[in-house]
Amino acid sequence: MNSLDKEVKEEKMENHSENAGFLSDVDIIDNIKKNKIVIWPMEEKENLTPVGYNLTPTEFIFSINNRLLVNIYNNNNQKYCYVEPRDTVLILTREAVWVSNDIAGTFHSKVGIVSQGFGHISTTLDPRWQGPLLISLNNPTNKRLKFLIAKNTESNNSDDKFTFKYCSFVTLILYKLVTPAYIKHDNPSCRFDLLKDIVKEPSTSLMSKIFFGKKYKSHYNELRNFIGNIGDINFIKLGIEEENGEFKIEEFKNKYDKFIETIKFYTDSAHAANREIVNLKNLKNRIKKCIVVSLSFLPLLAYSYLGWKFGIKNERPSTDGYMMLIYLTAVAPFIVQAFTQIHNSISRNSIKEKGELN
Ligand SMILES: Nc1ccn([C@H]2C[C@H](O)[C@@H](COP(=O)(O)OP(=O)(O)OP(=O)(O)O)O2)c(=O)n1
Repeated sequence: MNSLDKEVKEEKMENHSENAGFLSDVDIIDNIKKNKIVIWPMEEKENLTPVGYNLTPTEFIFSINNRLLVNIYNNNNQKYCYVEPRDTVLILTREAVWVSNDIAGTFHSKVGIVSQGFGHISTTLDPRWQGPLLISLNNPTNKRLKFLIAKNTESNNSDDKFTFKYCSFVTLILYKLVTPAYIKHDNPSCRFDLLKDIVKEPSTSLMSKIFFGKKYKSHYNELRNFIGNIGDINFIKLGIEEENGEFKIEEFKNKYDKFIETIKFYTDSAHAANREIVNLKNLKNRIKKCIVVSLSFLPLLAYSYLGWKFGIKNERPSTDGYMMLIYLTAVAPFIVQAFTQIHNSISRNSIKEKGELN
């Protein structure tokens, strides 16, 4: 008999089959009252749905392709960012969630998000999970997509003309299990275990190493440290222990009350390190562009020189010289096309990186 069978037999675990299944809004509230679920902060009116709870983003939005936090824009009463074509971003949620060992969940896309072109979300929430979530969202299209973080809405309250509302982007569906789970998950809150590995310095070209090697490295280290620091904060790293089978809900809420403030503090610093990296990348692209433009003048100079040497300069131009010019004229479109390709690819990179900065 394995340990799972033994435990189930020994403890004669209560069978929940009658109540097992999808939790409706009513069931979620009921389970919150019974101390089986905590969603914190909870905005019942805005985010509780008939079959789940909508989660909202923090400004900690990390691009996998660039290995940088994405730039956050704040105008027209909106706070938003862009997800570049074929990039995936990891978004930390504002809400911290705790569920007991007989509740599990799944994360699903919102139609409003996927119909803009974003890819589907489909991951799981283990029983006994505690903490915010790190949701990945990808852009499989070939155009950059706007991701709305929050917006100002007109308030009914006359003292406060506008209220700031976070825009939800993923739905958490909760389920009551037939039998409480036995196996304990081993994942730390916020999944900083995964993030630390992702924020590695990307491989750089020889030119970058020569011109920017140290600076580039130090900014990436700075960014990695910020992310490491958030993950190392004890209050995030250490979960709240149960006492006599009871989860300390007030302690959990107090802990995560401070969480958004802490994230904001570190995220602002990380954004500053981020901007330094993007500035360096843009400078690198400008240098590359200058080199390509200078190089593209070389064939033109060679062509003019040959024309002058074998043609204009001679009273009796040589047939070889003419042949060479005809040959060069024939291959010229291919040379132009090759340079245009290189030029376009560099321009594309710099436009993309400019986008992160503006
Ligand atoms: N988008 C998601 C989905 C889940 N989780 C949290 C809640 C889950 O309980 C926990 C584990 O999720 P996984 O499915 O990734 O767990 P595994 O242990 O199977 O995989 P791994 O640890 O290798 O990632 O991570 C999260 O932060 N963000």
